[in-house]
Amino acid sequence: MSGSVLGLVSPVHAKFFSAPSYGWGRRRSKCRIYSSILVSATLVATAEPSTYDSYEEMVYAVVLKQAALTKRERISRGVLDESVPLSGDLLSDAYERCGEVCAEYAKTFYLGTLLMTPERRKAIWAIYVWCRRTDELVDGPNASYITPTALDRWEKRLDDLFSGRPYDMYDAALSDTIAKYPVDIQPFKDMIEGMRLDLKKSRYRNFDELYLYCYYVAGTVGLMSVPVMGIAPDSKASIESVYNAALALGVANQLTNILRDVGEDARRGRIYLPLDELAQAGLSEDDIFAGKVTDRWRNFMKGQIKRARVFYDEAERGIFELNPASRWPVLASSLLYRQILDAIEANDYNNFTKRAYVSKAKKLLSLPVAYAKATLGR
Ligand SMILES: CC(C)=CCC/C(C)=C/CC/C(C)=C/CC/C(C)=C/[C@@H]1[C@@H](COP(=O)(O)OP(=O)(O)O)[C@]1(C)CC/C=C(\C)CC/C=C(\C)CCC=C(C)C
Ligand SMILES: [Mn+2]
Repeated sequence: MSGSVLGLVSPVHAKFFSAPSYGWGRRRSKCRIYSSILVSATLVATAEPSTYDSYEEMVYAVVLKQAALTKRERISRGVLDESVPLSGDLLSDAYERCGEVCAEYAKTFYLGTLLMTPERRKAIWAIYVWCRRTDELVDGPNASYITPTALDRWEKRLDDLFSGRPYDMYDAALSDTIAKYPVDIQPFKDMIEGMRLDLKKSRYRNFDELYLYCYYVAGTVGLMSVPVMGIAPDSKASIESVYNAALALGVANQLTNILRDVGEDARRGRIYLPLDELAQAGLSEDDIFAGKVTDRWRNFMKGQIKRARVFYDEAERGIFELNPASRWPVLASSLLYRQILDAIEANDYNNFTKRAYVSKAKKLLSLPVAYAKATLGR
């Protein structure tokens, strides 16, 4: 099975690229040779796309690299050349502030983190804040002033915090986290690359291009989180497959986010949908800007929602390979976020003018459901 949780080096998301109605079929014949290039896998941010048949293959090379790092427990994040300057109460305050930011900006994720062990929760908060600040550079109030040079400066700051030279208290919390957990710098760099892409690109010709974007801005979060969540010591799954599941959860979340925000993005002149699939469904860019819910649109949306659910299913299999203490929170946040897809259906696919919304009651109900699923197994 492609992307099997127990698989060794298997093609990753083949099935996500294949859905009969839109001709998403793809072959990733090169995936098998990746085992031999584990150590020298090119980084996505600097990869030469022509080396690969698709962006999906390129992303998979990063998954393999991250997995190999975990396996060898030697993390290529640079040597800490100074100790993290904050300690004791100041460090506790820094983490607490990170928690407050997470609670303010992302109630769903915050809820998930409350189910984690205190140490892991703090680390995830620090990662969350860095991701949120990175996203705010291109999505926040000052977005129109952000240039590639500003992103270069943000990346330099990232290098510094990974070397134990944080600029502020949020960075200091992350410096502490990366000193405690084997978190690699590459997914962080790739997220910045995603922001660079967002500055210059507002159309995606096919799903492969969209997949790369989803990896950059959300799949990376999965790769950053696994070292903190931890893999169950008795897991029989390959490390690659667990990272692959984490990547799938990020991609699933981002696809959901995109499907929820079609109207909002169109009003900013952006279309995060595969243009070739739109055309095959008989839809044009103008149809997106017109924002009319037609049968063509409903059919197109059904295919997109189906694909997002396949990514969630793939992710959920990997959740059972995480440390038992991490399963419930991750499963809870997965169940919570995937309900946005149900809400889009309940809105009769009107994601142009109606925001898909999950009620508080439904969100709360997901917690015991996730708990039961996490403790009883699949
Ligand atoms: C418990 C848990 C899920 C922890 C992860 C928390 C974390 C570090 C989140 C960071 C999210 C973030 C700020 C990313 C920056 C880019 C971005 C905004 C991406 C979108 C998130 C949704 O946020 P929102 O709805 O607020 O978006 P708007 O900008 O407002 O439109 C994303 C859709 C990405 C979210 C991706 C994840 C949370 C990845 C989850 C994967 C794991 C935790 C790995 C789990 C492990 C296995 C094996 C499955
Ligand atoms: Mn955003």
